Amino acid sequence: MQSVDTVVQTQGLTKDYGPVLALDSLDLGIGPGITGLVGANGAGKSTLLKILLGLVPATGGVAQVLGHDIATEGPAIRSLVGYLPEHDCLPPDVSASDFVVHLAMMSGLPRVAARERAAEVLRHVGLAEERYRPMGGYSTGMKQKAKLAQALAHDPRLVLLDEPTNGLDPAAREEMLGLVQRIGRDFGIAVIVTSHLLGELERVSDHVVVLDGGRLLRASRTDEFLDATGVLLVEVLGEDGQARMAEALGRAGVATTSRGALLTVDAAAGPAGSPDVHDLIRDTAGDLGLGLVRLQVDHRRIEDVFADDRASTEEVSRG
Ligand SMILES: Nc1ncnc2c1ncn2[C@@H]1O[C@H](COP(=O)(O)OP(=O)(O)OP(=O)(O)O)[C@@H](O)[C@H]1O
Repeated sequence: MQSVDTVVQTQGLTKDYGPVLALDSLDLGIGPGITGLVGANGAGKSTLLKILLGLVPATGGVAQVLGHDIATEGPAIRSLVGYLPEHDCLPPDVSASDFVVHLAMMSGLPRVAARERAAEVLRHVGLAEERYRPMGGYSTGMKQKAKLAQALAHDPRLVLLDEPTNGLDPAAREEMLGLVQRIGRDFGIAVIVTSHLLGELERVSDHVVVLDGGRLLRASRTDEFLDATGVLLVEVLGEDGQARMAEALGRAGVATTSRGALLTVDAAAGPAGSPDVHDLIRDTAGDLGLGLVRLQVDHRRIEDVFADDRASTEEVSRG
């Protein structure tokens, strides 16, 4: 029995396109909030979203979206879910306003309500000024915003955003990530957002799901992902500070490595019975007369976790 808080649940979900196994027996549970679905190109992200929407049939396994079965309740799912497809799909001669009004009406809103709703969502995404211009003349950033607006037109409970930052310059990328954050945090809509840039979503997502070759590599809260390092970063000020600190810690049985201006220390380091490594670092800096300007937990990036998990999976499959 799935919890009422479960937005997406899959069991053994499998998809092959002939010889290509795009999803390989995926067991996944996604809850409310913003979930980043990350993985390299070809990992199976778009395929998963399309299967959840009922646009592509699975070849094995089962899945539910907001409690509805993907195999038999596609229309109910699509009435509750908004979708931003990855590729360019906007009619060039149509304005964003007409496009979003049309889709809102197709979702069942009467014309007047559809117009109001379109104006509202286009304002939310920052397309108020340009909404009467044909979309063929839009920049990539504006097109992505128009795609986002149509995904929100029917007031969905869940939106699936497939690579919304693809092709955007850094400023437009930041703006889009800000919009994703607002949809999830301010409007309370569950969001599943994909990216092939592994680190891109760590700032805006509450949870991260990593796919690799159609398999689930890892799923966890973003902070657990990033706090898993067990490494402390130490920075000291003073003449030869880094070298003297490394030497003194070494004498106390704590190995360090140098990373630019920083020393990294294993948080669990030190001989048995020695004081807490935090205290040891603080006291050592004090004894040496060095200013301790940084003593903090190193936050790994999703890329690093991905590389580690991938290596251990390969090890298991080799072994
Ligand atoms: N219609 C299709 N026919 C055949 N193979 C396909 C089809 N769609 C996807 N694939 C293959 O399935 C695998 C997963 O593709 P998918 O597009 O789901 O990955 P992705 O993680 O979304 O990657 P990308 O970011 O490049 O879109 C890839 O090997 C891809 O080539």
